[in-house]
Amino acid sequence: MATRVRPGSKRCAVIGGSGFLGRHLVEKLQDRGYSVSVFDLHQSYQLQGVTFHTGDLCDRQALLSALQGVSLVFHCASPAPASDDRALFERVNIRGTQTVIAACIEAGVQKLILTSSASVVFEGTDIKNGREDLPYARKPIDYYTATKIQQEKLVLEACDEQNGFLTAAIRPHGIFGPRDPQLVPILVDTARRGKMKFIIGDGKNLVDFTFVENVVHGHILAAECLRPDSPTCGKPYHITNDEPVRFWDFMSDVLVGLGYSAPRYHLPYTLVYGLALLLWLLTLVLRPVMSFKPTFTPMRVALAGTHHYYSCERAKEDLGYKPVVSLKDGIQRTVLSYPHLRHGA
Ligand SMILES: NC(=O)C1=CN([C@@H]2O[C@H](COP(=O)(O)OP(=O)(O)OC[C@H]3O[C@@H](n4cnc5c(N)ncnc54)[C@H](O)[C@@H]3O)[C@@H](O)[C@H]2O)C=CC1
Ligand SMILES: CC(C)=CCC[C@@H](C)[C@H]1CC[C@H]2C3=C(CC[C@]12C)[C@@]1(C)CCC(=O)C[C@@H]1CC3
Repeated sequence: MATRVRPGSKRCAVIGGSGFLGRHLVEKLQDRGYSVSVFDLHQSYQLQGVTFHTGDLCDRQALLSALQGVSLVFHCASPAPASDDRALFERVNIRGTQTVIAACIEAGVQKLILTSSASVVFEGTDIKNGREDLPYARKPIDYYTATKIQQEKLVLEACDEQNGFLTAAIRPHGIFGPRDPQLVPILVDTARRGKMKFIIGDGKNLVDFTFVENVVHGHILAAECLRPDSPTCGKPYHITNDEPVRFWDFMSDVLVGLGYSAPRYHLPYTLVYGLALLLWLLTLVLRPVMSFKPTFTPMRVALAGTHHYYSCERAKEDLGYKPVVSLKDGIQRTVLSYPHLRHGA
């Protein structure tokens, strides 16, 4: 049954708050005077004043008890894209998000902010300065992205100003920063195995990489601007560093910062994409007898060899968004935060 939550209450919950983005969000919310609860499959750290609830977001009862008295919910939980598990993506990102919405309404939550992804409009071909009115990808690059599309639609369609349940979605792209378990560790692992020597394509493709604190800033602005009759209701927002960079320059800056060599030799995009596709098909065929995870999946090759950068104009206009950390400073802070990943460490 809906408990009436005091309007203006600063009690919020972060679903997925033990993860990379979630933890940065929890820390910033606490700095800004929010009282924060985390709901996640596991507790990965301790922070004074933060309450942890462990559970699966597909479990409505577990969610309900974590959401009592909460007025604002951030939903940034998802299985990792690399898990490549279609049934899991569908269970958590689609059916689990339906459960999150139902539990929020039942618990009297007033605002729900979803962490979506800019990739919901990406089909593996160039996007230059893409705005939010681009159509959802008809052929998403993988199952993860297909379920992020469904998830975003569910959350935005649930926005109900008349009944006081407001929603919005943040679409970040290429999040990086201290404690990121994905981008920098995968890059370093690839370099350590001697596979980061090649540039896919001509190396001139521009991409957005977004420092995690800017993504957090976008989420908090969206939550604070989301009010009845505000333009934010039921809308998605691209949040990036607003500094598109050559994909391979960004990779090189991180690698060189950590003491590895930058990739130098060019390979044609179509050749690498074709090989990655063949390898992926082979993993599908061989799955019943053996399992291996190729480094260069078709999805990663598409992300590495095409332009895909997005306009933040809508976020600037509606939310007053402006990145708080530049790309240069973000890379420097990230590199310094990984002493154990340095060459020779
Ligand atoms: N990392 C990136 O570059 C990008 C990430 N995103 C989105 O940002 C969000 C956060 O991503 P990251 O922090 O990078 O991932 P992460 O893997 O570090 O964090 C995800 C968290 O969700 C939790 N979780 C997963 N399934 C759950 C379940 N069934 N019930 C409860 N908790 C569950 C995990 O335990 C984990 O703590 C995700 O929604 C992701 O799709 C969007 C664009 C880019
Ligand atoms: C070619 C190679 C081995 C590059 C290493 C870096 C990649 C692991 C990252 C480069 C772009 C990243 C990215 C994501 C994951 C990590 C990369 C592929 C996402 C797929 C994460 C989830 C999303 O919602 C979209 C991201 C786009 C960029």
